[in-house]
Amino acid sequence: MHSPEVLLDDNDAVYDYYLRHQQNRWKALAAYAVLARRFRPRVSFAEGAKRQLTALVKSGRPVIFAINHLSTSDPYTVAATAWRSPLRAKIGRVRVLAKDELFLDPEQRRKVDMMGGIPVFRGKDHGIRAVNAAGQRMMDVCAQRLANGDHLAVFPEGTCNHVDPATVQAVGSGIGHIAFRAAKLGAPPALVALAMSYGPRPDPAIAPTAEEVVSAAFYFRAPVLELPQRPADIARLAKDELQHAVDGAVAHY
Ligand SMILES: CCCCCCCCCCCCCCCC(=O)OC[C@@H](O)COP(=O)(O)O
Repeated sequence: MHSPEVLLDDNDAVYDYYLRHQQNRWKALAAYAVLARRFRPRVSFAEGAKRQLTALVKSGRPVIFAINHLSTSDPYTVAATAWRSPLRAKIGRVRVLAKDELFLDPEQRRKVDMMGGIPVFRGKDHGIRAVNAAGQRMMDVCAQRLANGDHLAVFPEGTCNHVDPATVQAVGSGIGHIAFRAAKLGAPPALVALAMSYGPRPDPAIAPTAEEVVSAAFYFRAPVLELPQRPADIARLAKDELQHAVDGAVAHY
């Protein structure tokens, strides 16, 4: 299928494409493995979470991962963590929401596509009214992909946290709507919060250095198997779970 340019005005064609896009799984596995060697994250789990996550992945049930966002290095360290976790079995079948700007440069787009990116047109980039229709399609596409058995990783803060790496910032309602819509399609997803810590940094507005990003601490919460009904309640739960995960990552750094 011809891949359309990732432009807001053409978002119908864009989401038709990302409803079905499937990267080469072997290439994805190789890339995640390379990142695991380069970044060597230290991965830990809440009590029982590793066993539960392994069982969840095996069960075939769709999973939404809520991840905190500290820097533009995060996608790489998260991918490295996926390799070093029970998620390895799902590499190539995990979609990741990524801002549309990351798809503009063809070279970068090839990488983001290969890692499983799905574009998001953010209100902060295009204006909140301009992105409404595209946002609806994006959430539908995510729900349908979950219903088809993919997992979905979301940075629900929507932007890098330059305020306080130990405190989760505001979480949008999108994650709740996606879970809600997947449940409507007969595929109620589980939720797993995953958080990173790059250690104490004097100024959170200054991105961590390449060295600081190596051997980050990552922490998995146990899966939440039953989500609330309403999107807003799901989003609130995701924020609370993510804060617990951040606490775990900070404690294990
Ligand atoms: C759980 C397993 C998930 C595997 C993760 C695989 C790696 C993903 C590949 C590429 C996708 C990139 C995602 C970036 C997310 C994103 O787009 O966040 C916005 C910020 O950056 C920048 O925000 P800002 O500072 O506000 O411009």
